Amino acid sequence: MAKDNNFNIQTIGTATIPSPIHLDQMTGDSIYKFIEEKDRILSDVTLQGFNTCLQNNEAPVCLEKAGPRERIFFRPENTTAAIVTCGGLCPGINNVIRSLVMALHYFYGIKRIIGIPFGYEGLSPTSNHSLKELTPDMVNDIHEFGGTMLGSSRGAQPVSEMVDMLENNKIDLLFAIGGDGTLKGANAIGDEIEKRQLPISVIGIPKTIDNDIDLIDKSFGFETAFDTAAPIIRDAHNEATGAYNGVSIVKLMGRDSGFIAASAAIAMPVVNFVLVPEMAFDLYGPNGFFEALKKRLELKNHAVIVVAEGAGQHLFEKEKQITDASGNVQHRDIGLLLKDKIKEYFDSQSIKTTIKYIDPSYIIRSAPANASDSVFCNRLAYHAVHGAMAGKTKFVVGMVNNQFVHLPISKVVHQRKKIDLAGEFWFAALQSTGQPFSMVQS
Ligand SMILES: Nc1ncnc2c1ncn2[C@@H]1O[C@H](COP(=O)(O)OP(=O)(O)O)[C@@H](O)[C@H]1O
Ligand SMILES: O=P(O)(O)OC[C@H]1O[C@](O)(COP(=O)(O)O)[C@@H](O)[C@@H]1O
Ligand SMILES: [Mg+2]
Repeated sequence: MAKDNNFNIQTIGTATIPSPIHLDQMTGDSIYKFIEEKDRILSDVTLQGFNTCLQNNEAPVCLEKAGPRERIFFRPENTTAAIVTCGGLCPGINNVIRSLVMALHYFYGIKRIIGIPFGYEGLSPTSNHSLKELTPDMVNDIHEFGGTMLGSSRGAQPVSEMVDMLENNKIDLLFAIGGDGTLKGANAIGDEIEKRQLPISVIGIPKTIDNDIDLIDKSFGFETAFDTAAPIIRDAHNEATGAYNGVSIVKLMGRDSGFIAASAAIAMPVVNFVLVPEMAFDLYGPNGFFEALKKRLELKNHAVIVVAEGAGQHLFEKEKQITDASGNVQHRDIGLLLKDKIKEYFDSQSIKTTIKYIDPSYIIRSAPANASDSVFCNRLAYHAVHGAMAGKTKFVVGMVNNQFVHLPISKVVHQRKKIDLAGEFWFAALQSTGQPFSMVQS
């Protein structure tokens, strides 16, 4: 099948209204310029990628640059915006809500901003949640706190009912802050809006500590997640060194992608093993994990293991899969399994060990955003507002090659982003931990 290289963003209509933001197109006046439709970012910045395009006589994939447009589609005085936050918590959600409200209110003069309570559930006419009118005063301090001031939820709602709700409440812009599930939901809402030919824009802001949204450099909250994990790993190392053959196991979130675990391991080089969902490994045998752990204990008498929640699921007896309300697989506790099996293995060889199992998962997820993520969240929110006001729809704002761009939602939900075991990032994790390259399943 031919590769779909069309990354153009859909619009609700032609943008004809002059932007209320005072920028210009004059060169040399040291003032930021409006973004024009011809401003594009290359998706693949490698020379090889460029040469392949030349050889195949194809245009390289170019992404629309995010930022304020000179002409906008929505007339601010008649526009209502709504914000919804769905899925698992993630550091920085409140920063995004705050900056959306501030940008809508102060940059564009939008006075009616509605907070949808408890995720897509709040868009269901059968829920008892009431919509919240958001003002700058209400959101002024929320960036200080983790979680989401609007509440979140998992679980499906009928798309047509959600669009009825948007229509009935005269909502023109819907900002959906969430992960792959939320973005799929936003796209479905966008499709229904299109079917009804309504002038409503749907904008996604990718949120997930798992960093599993495809094509973008990173999702917000992910950096804070491994930043918060770092001191916990430091303490786990103290526990490990505090006993002869001390073994500390730290389990971090990461349902299908091990980015948090691997990043935390590289950030804290005291980690000796990092186990991620992308890597199936054996426990026993010459290339198995236990042989490598035994060598490590013989050498240093302590070890720190960081394991992602989705790692090693093949080690459990096959059972019926349990899913959450959104259909996400709920994994079995790999940390507990490792703790039990490590003890059993070393006991059987009369080798004394002291094993500590630490699971800080929810603490990491509900922390407030660190400074780096706060910067990122605010910039994402500003760009989301600019793109929305220009009448663009069914797009996400994200960073690609260190530049803020618009991407069609359909492109980023196509598949989940995973660690490339042959890539430099994973190689860095192997170099940092010193674990054998050959620990993959035989
Ligand atoms: N394919 C889909 N179509 C429509 N809505 C979806 C889809 N997948 C998930 N959702 C909805 O998106 C919301 C959040 O999804 P979930 O997977 O729980 O979190 P996240 O967005 O963080 O991945 C839920 O209300 C869920 O029902
Ligand atoms: O206990 P919960 O709320 O269902 O969440 C657990 C899951 O949520 C996450 O923290 C984030 O997942 P989403 O981004 O899909 O919301 C996963 O790492 C974890 O598997
Ligand atoms: Mg998800």
